Amino acid sequence: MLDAAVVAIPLTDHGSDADAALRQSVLAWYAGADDIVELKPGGRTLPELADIEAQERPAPADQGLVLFFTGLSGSGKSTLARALMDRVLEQGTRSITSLDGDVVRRNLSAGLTFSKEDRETNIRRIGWVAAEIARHRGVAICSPIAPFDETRQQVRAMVEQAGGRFFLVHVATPLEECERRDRKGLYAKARRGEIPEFTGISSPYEEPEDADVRVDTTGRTIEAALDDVLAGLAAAGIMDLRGTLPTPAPPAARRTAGRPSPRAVTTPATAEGGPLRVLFICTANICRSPYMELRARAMLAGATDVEFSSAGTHGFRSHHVDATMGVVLADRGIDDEAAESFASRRLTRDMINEADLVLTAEASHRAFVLEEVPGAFRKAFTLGQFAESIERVDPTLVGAALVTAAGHRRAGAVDAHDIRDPYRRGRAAAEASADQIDALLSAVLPRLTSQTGIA
Ligand SMILES: Nc1ncnc2c1ncn2[C@@H]1O[C@H](COP(=O)(O)OS(=O)(=O)O)[C@@H](OP(=O)(O)O)[C@H]1O
Ligand SMILES: Nc1ncnc2c1ncn2[C@@H]1O[C@H](COP(=O)(O)OP(=O)(O)O)[C@@H](O)[C@H]1O
Repeated sequence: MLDAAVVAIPLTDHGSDADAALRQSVLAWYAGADDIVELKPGGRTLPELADIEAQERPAPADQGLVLFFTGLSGSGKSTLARALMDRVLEQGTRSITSLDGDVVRRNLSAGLTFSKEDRETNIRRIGWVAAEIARHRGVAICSPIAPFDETRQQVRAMVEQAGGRFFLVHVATPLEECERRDRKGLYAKARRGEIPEFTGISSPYEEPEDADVRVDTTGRTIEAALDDVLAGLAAAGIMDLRGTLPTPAPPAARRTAGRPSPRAVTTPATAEGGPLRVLFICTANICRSPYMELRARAMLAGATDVEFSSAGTHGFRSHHVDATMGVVLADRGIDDEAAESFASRRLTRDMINEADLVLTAEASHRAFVLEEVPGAFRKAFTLGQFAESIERVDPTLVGAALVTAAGHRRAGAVDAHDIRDPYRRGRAAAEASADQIDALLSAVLPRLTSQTGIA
């Protein structure tokens, strides 16, 4: 038991140099000639202190939170983080920011290498931003490899010092499985010695011993793996997101006027709100998405309640359809005039906001869309994901009501659904992508229009 007339409890540090100086002068004033005994954070056991501290600590629903996924490349960090982000958005009470490894490397950490030193800098930057988000009681979701225990501990300390809760998920998919997936072909290159210091091959990964959840995604669906994370979050008393997704909602209300904020949930129009606006997305808007747009328009020729457009996440303005894809389109009955009048566009936030349904070629395009407009998560699908999701809902639903229902019963956006990019891979690759798109459009388009006898 402490023998003290005054007990000073350190409250949340607000990151200002003035905090420390103020703390010292207040302590010195109260303590006078008495000794000052420092109680380590988390080490307080006195019930009297626990009560006082509990009053100061925000409730879990208000406390800043950093959800940190660590694991090898290809282990499933981004996929699980994205799925969890969808759930948090679905719940609708917290603002959430994604700090994905790849995205951070393209922006905040552009120019850094994969040396130990640069990786540490990268992770500390992520930690600093995440801690700032937590300080303001937001939720940050991070998914870098973060291979070093010491750096992860530093991030934990930064977050806790900012008054936030740090929740560590170890995506413990073994190297053999990550290497088998090798989606980006990086492991093969690393094995050939073309990429130096590759995590798991020629650079270490230190397994965390302090993970709140450990999940191996081998042979499991994304939903099953996500369930482990949700159970961990609930068990830790942080948030209970189990069961937030499969709750079919009634068809959406009319579109509200004005431009929605990026965080608002953007819902599709009702049938009475004009034609359903479908936006197809790929990378450059010259191969897959123009094919989708032009084919869909032709397949639903005569339907007045659906309209189609397309754009590219990294598209240039006003390019023609790729020549090889143009030939495939012509072979499949799209007249030259339609293909020639096509002009590529770069995706904008406004395009996403204005669409009632966003259908992407790949899961990575969907992730890009949601980075731009997080609230679009219920109306943005990969084409394959949408085809699977509509199988889960009432078969009599069409148009906007179908989109709304599918948005509440989304299948996972797995890469297995992706339509591979045929650009510069020759005629056979273009035909293969076109076949895949045609099959999916045939399943999806008849459900988008309420006008019978069209598709
Ligand atoms: N040498 C080397 N080692 C590991 N990974 C490499 C390397 N070079 C490039 N990449 C790609 O970069 C992504 C990992 O970046 P991170 O910022 O998450 O790495 S780290 O936390 O700084 O270690 C990682 O992406 P993910 O697959 O999403 O994890 C790789 O695609
Ligand atoms: N249960 C699962 N959870 C997450 N990803 C899975 C699962 N099963 C298969 N995958 C696949 O594993 C790959 C993981 O890629 P990604 O999420 O980008 O990993 P990371 O971000 O760790 O590099 C994707 O192709 C994904 O579809």
